[in-house]
Amino acid sequence: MGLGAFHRSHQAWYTQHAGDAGEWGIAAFTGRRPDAAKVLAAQDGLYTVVERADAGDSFEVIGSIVEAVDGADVDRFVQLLAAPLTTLITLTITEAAYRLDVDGKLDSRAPDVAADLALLSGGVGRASSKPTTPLGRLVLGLAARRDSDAGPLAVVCCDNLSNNGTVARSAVMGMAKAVDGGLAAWVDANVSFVSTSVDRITPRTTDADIDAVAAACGYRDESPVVTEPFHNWVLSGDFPAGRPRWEDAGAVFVDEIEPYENRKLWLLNGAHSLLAYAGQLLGYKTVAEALADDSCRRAVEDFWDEAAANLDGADLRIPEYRAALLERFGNSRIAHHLAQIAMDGSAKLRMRALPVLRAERAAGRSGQAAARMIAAWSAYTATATGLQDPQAADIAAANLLSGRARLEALLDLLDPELGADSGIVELVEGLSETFADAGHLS
Ligand SMILES: NC(=O)c1ccc[n+]([C@@H]2O[C@H](COP(=O)([O-])OP(=O)(O)OC[C@H]3O[C@@H](n4cnc5c(N)ncnc54)[C@H](O)[C@@H]3O)[C@@H](O)[C@H]2O)c1
Ligand SMILES: O=P(O)(O)OC[C@@H](O)[C@@H](O)[C@H](O)[C@H](O)CO
Repeated sequence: MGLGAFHRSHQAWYTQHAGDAGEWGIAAFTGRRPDAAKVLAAQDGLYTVVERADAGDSFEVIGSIVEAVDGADVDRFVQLLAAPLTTLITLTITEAAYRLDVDGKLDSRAPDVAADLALLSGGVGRASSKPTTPLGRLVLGLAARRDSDAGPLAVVCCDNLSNNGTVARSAVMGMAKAVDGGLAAWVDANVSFVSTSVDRITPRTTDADIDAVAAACGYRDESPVVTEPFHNWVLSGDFPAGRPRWEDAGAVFVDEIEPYENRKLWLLNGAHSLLAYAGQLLGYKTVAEALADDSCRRAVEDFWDEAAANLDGADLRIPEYRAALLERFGNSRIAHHLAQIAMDGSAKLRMRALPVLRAERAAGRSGQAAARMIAAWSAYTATATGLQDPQAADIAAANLLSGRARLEALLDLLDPELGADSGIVELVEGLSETFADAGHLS
């Protein structure tokens, strides 16, 4: 679920490179619009992965997607989930699509979740309309799998969420319980929720990328995907119905995933969010441009120092990881647009800034570098037009206030405990004023 750029540069790429690739095929469903499925289906699911290194591009046609389907075709999705040959389902549906509340639980008041809950609790499969949320569709599919006795399977969350397998499990169980207790018990006994740390910087494809593939390869691919050479996949959990041999392509299977997840979410994604807000306030458009600015680079390094002080539990090789990130971010041939990274900031900051801020303050330190990320976000929300965020309406309402009240309201949206902590509000306020006054980071 979530036939976007990342699924194609990562899980589909790993599947193509598995030693037993010939035994596997992916049916990939879009989330909200049919476009990506239509374009890919018209070229038999084939597309080009462009690996863009400093030294140049390399091109590879990927054939692991055998069916590209509009996510609104819920009947086909349910039919495939009920088939014993279906063994696992990956999720790349964005952080916001999980519809989590500030406590990380399924937000049953979100209008689309509430509508799906009402629909599904009326009797799974009986309603004429279909669920619209990915979780609603997944629950409908799992009910069909139970009814057809097709056996257990794995749900493999590949979104940038902390404890992503646990989060996916809790959201699916939250919906399944509301539908019927028997289904929740079946999911509990038969569905394995695998946690992952996923990494491969993959910006949105542009028209220029399509032209570049045509020029270099001599064919017109309407749906190539451009990505960096680096790729990483760490997984933890069971695959009761089997899986491709992804380890042949470098995937790593571990018992304890949290240290790897936190390293990636805090160091890579945290720095990305910091650059997205601070960089745009300073007029930059891409990650590489923002990182070349001394003040942004310093803010990133400061944040990394704070994050690193709270990372342990495995051989994480933080200095090497940081050095590699500087090189990856500095790859100016990958135009990774800050505006894309900035989207859905309220959901992302909860995983990228807040854990570091909380850990630093619990250790008796200020958490200034993490607070600077929040200050940059807060300043950005006041300047951005057409902000895309699951809490966009509440953010707009907060921005109608001024001074301390405005900041408290914004912090409240990230976590009510932040808004109520005068020490944190003051810290963030001081940093926000610096951006506003000088248009520059302190
Ligand atoms: N792009 C990357 O570099 C990268 C790297 C690591 C992890 N990821 C993870 O993968 C996710 C997707 O990234 P992408 O680059 O493929 O994005 P994308 O926009 O290309 O694709 C996102 C997919 O999710 C669907 N979707 C989006 N919002 C949805 C919603 N509210 N409900 C249902 N479906 C929805 C879209 O329709 C699309 O199919 C990211 O949000 C992140 O969690 C991305
Ligand atoms: O994809 P998102 O929207 O979760 O976050 C934006 C970037 O931080 C992210 O895509 C990274 O490039 C990626 O996580 C690298 O593996």
